[in-house]
Amino acid sequence: MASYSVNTKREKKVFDTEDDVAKAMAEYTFNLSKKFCKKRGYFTIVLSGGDLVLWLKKLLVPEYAETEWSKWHVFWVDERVVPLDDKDSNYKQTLDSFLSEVPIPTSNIYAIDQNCAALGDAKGAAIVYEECIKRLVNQNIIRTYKSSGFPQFDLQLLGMGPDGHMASLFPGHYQIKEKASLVTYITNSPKLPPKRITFTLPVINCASYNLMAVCGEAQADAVAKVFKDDFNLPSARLTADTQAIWYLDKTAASKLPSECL
Ligand SMILES: O=C1O[C@H](COP(=O)(O)O)[C@@H](O)[C@H](O)[C@H]1O
Repeated sequence: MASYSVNTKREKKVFDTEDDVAKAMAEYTFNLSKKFCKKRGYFTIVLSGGDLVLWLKKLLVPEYAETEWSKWHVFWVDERVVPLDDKDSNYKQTLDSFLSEVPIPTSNIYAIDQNCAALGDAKGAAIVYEECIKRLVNQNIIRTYKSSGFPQFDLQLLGMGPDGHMASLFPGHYQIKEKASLVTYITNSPKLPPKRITFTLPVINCASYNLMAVCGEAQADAVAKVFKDDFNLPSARLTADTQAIWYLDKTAASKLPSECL
């Protein structure tokens, strides 16, 4: 696979409340779904776990009734290697709160391999997920970024932990440096559960649109470090092909240096 290079400027919008962030994220998603469904007949969207799972519910309002759910293809930027019915599964949490409410064909929802998940086989799960992505690239459901061969998703919705991790790329762990694979794994994640699979940084940064949504005081220090370009934090490395935008609530933005406001 060839190397990739994307260097979009980091943008941000600050909202009063978490509810405002969630609503704005839904609007952003709806507009991009409309754009890509019209342009290519598919919308490839990558989800995260964490707080974001509940915010997706804002897409379930009458305003967005025209969403072409049948054209959605849903992926996860990271997943915990636990059985698919475990409360820690990003898939299960998203299914319970959002996916079960919308008519996306089951075959368009790409969960972690259930056998590997049940066995706790993180390496196997990463290999199978990577094969799945490559198959969908061959079927032209996922585009590729220019001539690099890296998959290019239409939109990724991301979150950041208080330590600055995004997906399951944690500060000080070698996975952030992985450049050859599309999907890698970790077995000693500082945030539990310890076994996870995750897209690698090149895949994350090749997406057309990356929306990072962060709310709450616990993340305020990390947000300030990101906007001071502290690249020890994996989230500071987030770019995109077209737009990398941060949606913050006031508390998450409260420690931003004045030059960033
Ligand atoms: O463990 C995870 O954490 C991050 C951040 O979650 P948040 O609750 O702090 O927003 C999440 O993006 C990732 O998908 C998840 O596996």
